[in-house]
Amino acid sequence: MKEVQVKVPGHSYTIKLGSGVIKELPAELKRLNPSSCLIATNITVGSLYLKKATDLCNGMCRTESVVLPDGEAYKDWGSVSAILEKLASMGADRKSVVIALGGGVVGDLAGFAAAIYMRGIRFIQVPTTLLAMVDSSVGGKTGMNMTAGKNLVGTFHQPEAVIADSDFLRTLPEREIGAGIAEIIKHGVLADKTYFEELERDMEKLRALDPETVAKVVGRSCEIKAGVVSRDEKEKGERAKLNLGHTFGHAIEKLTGYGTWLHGEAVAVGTVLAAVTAEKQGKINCGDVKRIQDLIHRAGLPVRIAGISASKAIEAMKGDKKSTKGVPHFILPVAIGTTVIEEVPEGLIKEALLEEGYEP
Ligand SMILES: NC(=O)c1ccc[n+]([C@@H]2O[C@H](COP(=O)([O-])OP(=O)(O)OC[C@H]3O[C@@H](n4cnc5c(N)ncnc54)[C@H](O)[C@@H]3O)[C@@H](O)[C@H]2O)c1
Ligand SMILES: O=C(O)C(=O)C[C@@H](O)[C@H](O)[C@H](O)COP(=O)(O)O
Ligand SMILES: [Zn+2]
Repeated sequence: MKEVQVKVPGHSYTIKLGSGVIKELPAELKRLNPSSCLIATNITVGSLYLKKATDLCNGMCRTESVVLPDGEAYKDWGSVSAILEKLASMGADRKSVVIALGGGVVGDLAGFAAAIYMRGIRFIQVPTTLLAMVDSSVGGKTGMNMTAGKNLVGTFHQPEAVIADSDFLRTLPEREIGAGIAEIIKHGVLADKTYFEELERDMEKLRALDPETVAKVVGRSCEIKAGVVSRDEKEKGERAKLNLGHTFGHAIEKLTGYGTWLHGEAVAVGTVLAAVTAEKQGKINCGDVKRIQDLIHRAGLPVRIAGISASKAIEAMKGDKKSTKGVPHFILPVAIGTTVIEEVPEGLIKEALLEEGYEP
């Protein structure tokens, strides 16, 4: 088992990673000594792993569950409300603990419900997708989508622990593995050239979920994310770099209907657009842009998608949380391993989109 520490002001927690680490759940509950716990999951993950998780928790405290519908389209108020109603009806109190058992959607929803129930109760992240293990379970961003945009409502609410058992990945569909790899490539591009080179070397092994490669990659991505979050929990500066690829990515998710393109796929396409935009500004050389595109392609991810209009995408990007007075901010790679956060004029974004083959 590997452990990575996340330290934010007034709170510190451990990410436990590796094969079989789900058996750590009772120990974490013993430490937290909850009055009761609620496992929030979805129908897909619940049918695979809810019994196992419930058995592990039941020995420690009264355990109930809430099973949500599956999909990005359900990352909405209806699901948050279902978790809150369940907490209230089971008599959960301020000493109760919510356990998020699932991918990023369940993690964001359960974390958000925990953040607002009785003005905040504790929660544990038990990520079951690659994306959730390397990214969404770490750092305390919780929330839900609105019709107006992705994650427009939410809180920063850090978990008490993250238990990332790689054995869950055995049942994960191939497309979802790719989605997780998109955020992993993002970590290499934004923070660590050597890591990016390792991904270039090991991409096929990662896609095949070679255990040693998975352990190394999940560990390194968690270290990178934990480092950024520990230095800038509330996204006052550096943390925005974790949004590489998301300005356009979130616009794609909104415009195509939540769930049509997976979050990671949209981020992959957004990362390519960010690199191309940086190239147009003379900030990055074309060789590095090609390496980013090639690695994304080798991960089985899209580098651009059809049916997106540049003007609609720009409108959507103006509503991004990083925009000020309607001017989108982009995370631009300036070399592999280094990024800057900048306002990008509308005209330049449009040019980059048109050059990439998007409709006007
Ligand atoms: N909070 C953050 O910091 C953060 C970071 C990145 C992404 N996100 C959010 O995370 C979400 C994407 O998360 P995701 O990619 O995990 O998607 P997801 O939660 O929708 O899970 C993907 C699919 O895999 C299924 N699944 C999950 N675990 C499984 C398993 N072990 N075996 C078989 N099927 C399994 C799910 O039911 C779902 O159908 C987006 O909403 C995104 O905005 C949040
Ligand atoms: O943790 C962060 O910070 C991130 O930006 C990680 C992203 O991968 C993630 O998709 C996050 O939910 C995006 O946050 P948002 O604030 O842009 O909605
Ligand atoms: Zn993301």
